[in-house]
Amino acid sequence: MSVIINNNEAQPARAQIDPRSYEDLLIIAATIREIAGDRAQADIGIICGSGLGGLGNLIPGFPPLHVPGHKGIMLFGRIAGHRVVCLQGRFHPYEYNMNLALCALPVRVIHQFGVRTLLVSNAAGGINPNFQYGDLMLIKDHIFLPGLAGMSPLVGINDDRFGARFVSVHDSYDRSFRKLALDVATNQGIRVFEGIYVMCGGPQYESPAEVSLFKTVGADALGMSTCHEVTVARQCGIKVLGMSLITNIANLDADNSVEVSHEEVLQAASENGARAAQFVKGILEKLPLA
Ligand SMILES: O=P(O)(O)O[C@@H]1C[C@H](O)[C@@H](CO)O1
Ligand SMILES: Nc1nc2[nH]cnc2c(=O)[nH]1
Repeated sequence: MSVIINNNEAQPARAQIDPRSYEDLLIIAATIREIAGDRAQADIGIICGSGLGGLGNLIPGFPPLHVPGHKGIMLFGRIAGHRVVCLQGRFHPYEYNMNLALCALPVRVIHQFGVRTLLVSNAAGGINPNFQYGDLMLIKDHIFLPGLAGMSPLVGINDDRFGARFVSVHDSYDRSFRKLALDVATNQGIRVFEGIYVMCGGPQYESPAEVSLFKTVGADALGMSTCHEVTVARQCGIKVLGMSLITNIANLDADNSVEVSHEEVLQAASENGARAAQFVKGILEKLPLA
């Protein structure tokens, strides 16, 4: 039996949560267990990017989602035999005064339920000239701009129960998962690339000069999420597969009038979300059971 926890109905007192407190983490996990009971267990976590909440529809027994960009729901269930928890929506740092520890807290919560593998997705603007609208990019590595600027979720006094003080992120996006995912893409005949994801602070989109800067340093896609979650996942010892859906092509030329909007991003995600979901399903079918 699957279970849904709707954060929009039972609002926790968010302002009172200290995301750096291990005790608060245990309280949050216990609160979810009160609702979900024994079903609050999972080996694999899935974080759905903007408009990609339909990934949660892979869990049998749920009505289909009709609202692209739908946020605030945690689903426990099974996909391809795996025990899965799916977060339909995420906290973006630009919504929470760049409190990255708070925004990454769901990763620590799902780790409490047993998650040791994370599939994280996002909507992103393509920089790589080979990318087309609707392409999927497996994240090979990232440039975590807020983290580099001192806004890492790991900043502050570390409670060792969260993991190491100094975390190595040399292999954040697991190589064997990427290889498996590329094989699935070949079998499904879909366009999937590997590339470098840049997390910007947002919420404004990037100027053409900023896009050019990131292109120069070898970035392939731009977004406003994911890196803080992956950093925390690595601190917990969770293995990660990351993917971006290219929802727009970032503009490099200020004389070229190309406007980006979140509506366009959601539209692109809804047009291409089913393929992304099939891809994720294919990956889960190939991943060995825990
Ligand atoms: O949650 P993701 O990273 O998919 O959301 C992207 C980045 C911004 O929050 C938003 C911009 O349209 O979409
Ligand atoms: N930062 C950023 N985030 C996005 N999310 C979807 N498209 C974009 C984009 O072009 N830039």
